[in-house]
Amino acid sequence: MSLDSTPRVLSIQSHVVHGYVGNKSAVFPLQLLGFEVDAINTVQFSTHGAYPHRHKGTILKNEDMETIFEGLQLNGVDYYTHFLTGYSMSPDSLKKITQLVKKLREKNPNLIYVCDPVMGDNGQMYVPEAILPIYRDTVIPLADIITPNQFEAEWITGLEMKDLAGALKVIGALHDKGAKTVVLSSTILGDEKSMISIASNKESCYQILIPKIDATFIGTGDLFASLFLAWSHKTNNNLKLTLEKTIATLQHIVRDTYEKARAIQPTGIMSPALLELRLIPNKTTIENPQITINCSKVTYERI
Ligand SMILES: Nc1ncnc2c1ncn2[C@@H]1O[C@H](COP(=O)(O)OP(=O)(O)O)[C@@H](O)[C@H]1O
Ligand SMILES: Cc1ncc(COP(=O)(O)O)c(CN)c1O
Repeated sequence: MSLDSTPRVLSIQSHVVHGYVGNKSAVFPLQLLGFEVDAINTVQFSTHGAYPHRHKGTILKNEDMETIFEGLQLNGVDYYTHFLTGYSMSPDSLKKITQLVKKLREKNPNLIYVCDPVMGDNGQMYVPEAILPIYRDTVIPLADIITPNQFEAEWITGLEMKDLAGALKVIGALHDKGAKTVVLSSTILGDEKSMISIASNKESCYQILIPKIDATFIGTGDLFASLFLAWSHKTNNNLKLTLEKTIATLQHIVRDTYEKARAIQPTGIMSPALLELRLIPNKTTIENPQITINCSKVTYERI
């Protein structure tokens, strides 16, 4: 049983010493929004993988993940309202996560499992390919909410999306695999200048159009998943408001990050270090995002 009504998240993601991806991107916003967060780090790397000297550091062994969880169980602090998973490096660690979902649900049958199937972006995998079938066949069927980007959603379903109708087919296929709420964190459907984020559950489906900034941000997917989790809870599962608040926060942060980086480097491609998400200076936006773009309802038939 929970001691009080405070939402409690177990977040299993990457940790970077410098910068903001994985737990570094997710924990601070969740805490600001009133969540108790227990974090297990799947890796401890110096930086995220887009730096020139990528992925220097250590990977958590499966037996160590097991020992850490056992410690939580033995001490009776393994009650969570939410489970959030992201960057995982091996099929075995994903299998461990599957077991954890089941254990956490034994403790709290109402647990909400939010799975960000972090695999890659822009046509590039950044975890081993053997992870794909485990997400597809084992993990996603257990999830309440999934937040793949376009590339990940296409990989999981084996379907390409070129337009909204294609995206809706992919969403339908992901629902069919068992995911109750499917959110495409970003898609590019024809128009290279805008991104579309789409959220769908049993009752409704919404899309939101985002002006694309000409830069590559890392950690935005992890931030997206944590905000979507938080606002789902805080709005009592109001899908439209959750997507609007999530995008409002992200847009403010990516724009501010871009503008501050451009002030330092006025032209040319900016380095990953310059484009680290400015989470801390945007604390008040995370706490109270001002909605500037509204969602529109999408009607489609689930076959
Ligand atoms: N270049 C960009 N311009 C504007 N917004 C962006 C950009 N990159 C990311 N975002 C914001 O971050 C959110 C998540 O980004 P996404 O690219 O899907 O994450 P990832 O690929 O890291 O999983 C998008 O919905 C959007 O709001
Ligand atoms: C260590 C690590 N964790 C997480 C991510 C995921 O980042 P994003 O939110 O942009 O998908 C990356 C991206 N390569 C990474 O290198």
